[in-house]
Amino acid sequence: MKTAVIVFPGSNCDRDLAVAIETITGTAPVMLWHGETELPAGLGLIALPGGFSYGDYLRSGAMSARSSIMRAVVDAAGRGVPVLGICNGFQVLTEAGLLPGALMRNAGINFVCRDVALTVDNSQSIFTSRYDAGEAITIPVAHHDGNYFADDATLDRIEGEGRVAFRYAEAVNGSARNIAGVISDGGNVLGMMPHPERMIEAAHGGDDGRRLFEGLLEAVA
Ligand SMILES: NC(=O)CC[C@H](N)C(=O)O
Repeated sequence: MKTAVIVFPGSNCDRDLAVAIETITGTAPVMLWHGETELPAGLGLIALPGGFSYGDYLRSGAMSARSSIMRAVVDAAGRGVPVLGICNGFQVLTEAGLLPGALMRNAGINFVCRDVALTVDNSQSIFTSRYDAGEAITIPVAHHDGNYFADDATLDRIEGEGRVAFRYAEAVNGSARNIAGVISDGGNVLGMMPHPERMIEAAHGGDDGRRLFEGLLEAVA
């Protein structure tokens, strides 16, 4: 599968994500700087990594969402190309309007960096087909702006449409309805605060993140 990882100034999970993608898909992703204007043809995945792009100035992800490569990402997403945003990548996707809602400062103000228990809400998506609905998994988080917010009508709609991919099984950051990951209305864009690329092999303490990439590989093939 041909993949691309977008690198913004201040991304710091881009290499981890590239290693996870290469380990699982067998092919190294193309690393694309944010100032590029075009994506390679035939991508099976565009991945937006975690980090502190533009130092989280203004709002986390807000400045990256306006970078030139994001115009191409929004266009590709509209054509159905799978897009995965992890942590700061999720923040960029909400700021770019590809996903509903916003990521606010954690309710407890603190930066939270630890493994968290999640439940898989929807196992029907291209990202979650290798999990069982309701399955309990563990994936780490590391953020200060992970407090997912959307108005009640939006929350009701995304829940009703099966667009909540993952929920925190415990209170982590104050997120509305404990939402940890959201899928777009087209089904091809996923944003999530937990880091699946940090949980793909025993040395990470578990491999619950691995099936996300495996499921996607299968779906795209
Ligand atoms: N690991 C990350 O991507 C951090 C995301 C973000 N900048 C925050 O702390 O909220």
